[in-house]
Amino acid sequence: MQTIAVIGAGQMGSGIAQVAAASGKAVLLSDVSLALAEAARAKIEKGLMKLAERGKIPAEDAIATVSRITAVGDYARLGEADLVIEAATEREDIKHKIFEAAGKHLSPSAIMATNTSSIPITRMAVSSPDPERFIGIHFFNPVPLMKLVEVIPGLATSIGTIEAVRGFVADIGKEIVLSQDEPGFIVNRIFVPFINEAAFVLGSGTGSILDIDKGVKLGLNHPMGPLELADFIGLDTLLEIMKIYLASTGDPKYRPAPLLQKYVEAGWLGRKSGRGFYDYSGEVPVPTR
Ligand SMILES: NC(=O)c1ccc[n+]([C@@H]2O[C@H](COP(=O)([O-])OP(=O)(O)OC[C@H]3O[C@@H](n4cnc5c(N)ncnc54)[C@H](O)[C@@H]3O)[C@@H](O)[C@H]2O)c1
Repeated sequence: MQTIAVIGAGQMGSGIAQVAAASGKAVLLSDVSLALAEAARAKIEKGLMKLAERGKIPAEDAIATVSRITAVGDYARLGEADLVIEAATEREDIKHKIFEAAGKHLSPSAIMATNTSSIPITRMAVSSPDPERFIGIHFFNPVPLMKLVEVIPGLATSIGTIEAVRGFVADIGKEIVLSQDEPGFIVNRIFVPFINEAAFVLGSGTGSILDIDKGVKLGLNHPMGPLELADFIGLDTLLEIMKIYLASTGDPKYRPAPLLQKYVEAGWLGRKSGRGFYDYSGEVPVPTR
């Protein structure tokens, strides 16, 4: 695969574009407008030049990487791509429209992929021109630093598509895990209920916020505690994900922790709102319980 198109140039799409270009792929980067795609390309360039200034990467590599990224304003050149990765806003209606519009330009041998975190791959494949050539490629944030990519075939995805995507992931220096098309795939399915359980442990008074985070960091060798991590992700996002698991499986083990619900009802959403399990208004985060 030599040419990759990335649709949606936010934090994930920009990261995917950067990593693909750094590995020598030509990248077509698009968003809702050419201006947004160009702004994303400029941001990637700024980030890479900063890394070069700090001596983390050679300046010529930074320049070469950026030169391989082309911002585009529509899907006219999409036929050049061997792989199209959709990384637009996590809304199913937006994604279906993208697959329908971009699908009209897809080359007959190209693969169409989505970076969705939570929408079933099989359900989105029906809007693509060929569900056999449709697949989930789930990157982790921040894309340039995180080694893992989850690959999720839908019901109709062909073996050839899976193998081609394996080749692409190896080319860009990432590691694969293969997941079936089930809610949360592998990593978030384990990780989000883990954080939810930490909120249950807090709600039952078993331990304080500081002791829960310290316990997991030192007892399980995690770099961050579950409650500080929850504040990074956003408590509203975590609550929504738990609700999706509960609704799609019907299994009560996925019920959201009452304390997580209460924090969200209070508008205490984590770092983005200034307060979650910790209060971020001072110099150092202070536990709220
Ligand atoms: N943030 C994460 O940690 C993470 C991790 C893995 C996967 N994802 C998934 O990646 C996708 C993107 O997430 P993000 O965090 O980069 O979001 P983001 O908000 O940073 O970026 C989304 C981008 O999509 C663009 N967009 C919206 N509608 C569009 C359209 N019709 N056509 C083209 N572009 C459009 C927006 O303008 C924006 O630039 C989502 O599906 C998300 O679930 C996110």
